[in-house]
Amino acid sequence: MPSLFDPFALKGVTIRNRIAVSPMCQYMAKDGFLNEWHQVHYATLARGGAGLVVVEATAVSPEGRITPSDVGLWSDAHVEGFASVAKAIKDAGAVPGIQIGHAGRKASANRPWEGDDHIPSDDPRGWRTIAPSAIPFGGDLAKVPEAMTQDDIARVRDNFVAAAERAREAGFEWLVLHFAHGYLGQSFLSAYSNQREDEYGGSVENRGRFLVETLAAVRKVWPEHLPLTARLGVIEFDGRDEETLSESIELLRRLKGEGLDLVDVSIGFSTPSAQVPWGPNFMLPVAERVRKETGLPGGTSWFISDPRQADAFIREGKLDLVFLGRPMLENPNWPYAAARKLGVDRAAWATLAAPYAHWLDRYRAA
Ligand SMILES: CC(=O)[C@H]1CCCN(Cc2ccccc2)C1
Repeated sequence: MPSLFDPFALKGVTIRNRIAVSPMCQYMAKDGFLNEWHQVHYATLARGGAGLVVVEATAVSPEGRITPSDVGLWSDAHVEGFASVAKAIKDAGAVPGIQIGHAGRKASANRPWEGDDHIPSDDPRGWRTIAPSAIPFGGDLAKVPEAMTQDDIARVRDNFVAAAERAREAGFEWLVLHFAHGYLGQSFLSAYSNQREDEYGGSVENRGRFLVETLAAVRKVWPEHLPLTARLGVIEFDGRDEETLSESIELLRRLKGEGLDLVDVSIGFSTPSAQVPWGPNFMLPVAERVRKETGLPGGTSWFISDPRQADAFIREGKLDLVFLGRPMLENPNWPYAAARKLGVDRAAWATLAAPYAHWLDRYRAA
């Protein structure tokens, strides 16, 4: 059996294979509520044979949304829609995961296909943004955020805790704290965005404090037997990668001590001047080093699309999970196609439900 199709057990959860669907914002919600779009989208992704399906970045408060169209779990009324999606994922044989986050200084923006820029301050669709310091990201996201008070920091940490409790109530079994991509968690860690002079700024320990405190607080309410994970930007591709990587590894060791079960290794996107070396599997060396130096189970994503390469990353012990984004949008049955390409016996039955598997695994030319 190819390693890509080995089950993966983490805490009390077993995933049927090493294929995870990355959280991908759909920007199709109103007031944070899920609808038919999300129901069909997530059921389709899970029915294609993936082992873990992570629901998109879910805002822990209204001002934590990236755009007005983000989904959210800031109220109990949101739970019902998420419960329906979690059930659809589980009924399809995949583990239901969810990412919760706060967009920080990147919040109050238009959808990517509608400008991907900050909503003008005089536009009633937008809102005031908050961040560790009053430093704008820049480029099309030039709105200056308000520096968070320590009360703001405590409130947002509590929002993460409440959203995690609602995610559990909705039936999710895998939680991802969004600590990447220049959003609030990442922006505390990065000196590009965090110039605070209190205990949340300065040293890497101080810049990591919000992330450590938030993880520790969520760990108290998230069941011990369910994986509590994070997506963390460990590199910025800004010419200071060695420094950023070593700080990130130091932080991950601290997060591991507070109960982090796995890290999805990603990019910081903290500065518009980053030179990201987009290309096939470009994050693998970074993820492999993080996994080795932290001892945390790990995954990564970005431009991974070939089944043989993905299988090798698992077999060679570079990753525990492969996170796929756009390849799954292109073909939600990517896991089935991968099983066939890797010669998995009865590939359709290994990845798809009976109404499809029966016919796909029969009447095949030799
Ligand atoms: C919420 C989140 O992490 C997403 C939002 C949309 C852009 N994503 C980041 C991204 C950057 C460049 C190319 C593709 C994707 C991050």
